[in-house]
Amino acid sequence: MSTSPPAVSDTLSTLRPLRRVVYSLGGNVGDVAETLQAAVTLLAQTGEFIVTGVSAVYRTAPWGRADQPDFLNIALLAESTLPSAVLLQRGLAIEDALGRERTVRWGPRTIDIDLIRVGARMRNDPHLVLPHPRAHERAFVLVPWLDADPAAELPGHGFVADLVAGLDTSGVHRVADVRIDLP
Ligand SMILES: Nc1ncnc2c1ncn2[C@@H]1O[C@H](COP(=O)(O)OP(=O)(O)OP(=O)(O)O)[C@@H](O)[C@H]1O
Ligand SMILES: Nc1nc2c(c(=O)[nH]1)N=C(CO)CN2
Repeated sequence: MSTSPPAVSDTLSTLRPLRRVVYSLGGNVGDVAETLQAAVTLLAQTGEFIVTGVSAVYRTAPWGRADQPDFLNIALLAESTLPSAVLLQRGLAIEDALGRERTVRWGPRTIDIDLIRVGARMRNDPHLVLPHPRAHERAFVLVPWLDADPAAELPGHGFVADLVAGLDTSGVHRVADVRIDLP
């Protein structure tokens, strides 16, 4: 009779699933294309984090507070084993490194890095809500994401293509002459 080897529980317990991660990045102060490129480069230097795609750059009308310049927005796709809290912290740290000031809610900013989804993770903590609670109503998030992944799904809300079809996308325009490169 053969016996199977005992489970190596101390090894298995450290295994974490590889999950699909989506960030939305945007800004409307300073040289935004340069700042977006720097943010993508820094995100791509994160350990246990593999960037799998980046969208085209979109010029987008300001959402939530109209009296400010247009934004540039992109979506970044990755696969990662990192916990969602670490992924949030990484985005916040990169915002700080790139000179983000936290003053007016939905106001002008050099860079904003929102964590949109981490696999199918649902989370509702004071400092982290997943999926991002306003992503489903933001064309400036969904249109770039759809560009990078035509089959994208927002957990709890369905296909991004269907969400985009129900939104006003008239303020969202692809920028032909600006591109963000993956390092
Ligand atoms: N999914 C998430 N992605 C990013 N930040 C989040 C998320 N869920 C909760 N937060 C919290 O929101 C806080 C404020 O974020 P931020 O200043 O970027 O808000 P905002 O960009 O002005 O507004 P919005 O959250 O509507 O995009 C962060 O410090 C973070 O703790
Ligand atoms: N078009 C656009 N509007 C915004 C954006 C953004 O990135 N793009 N970010 C905001 C802060 O959450 C508020 N409004």
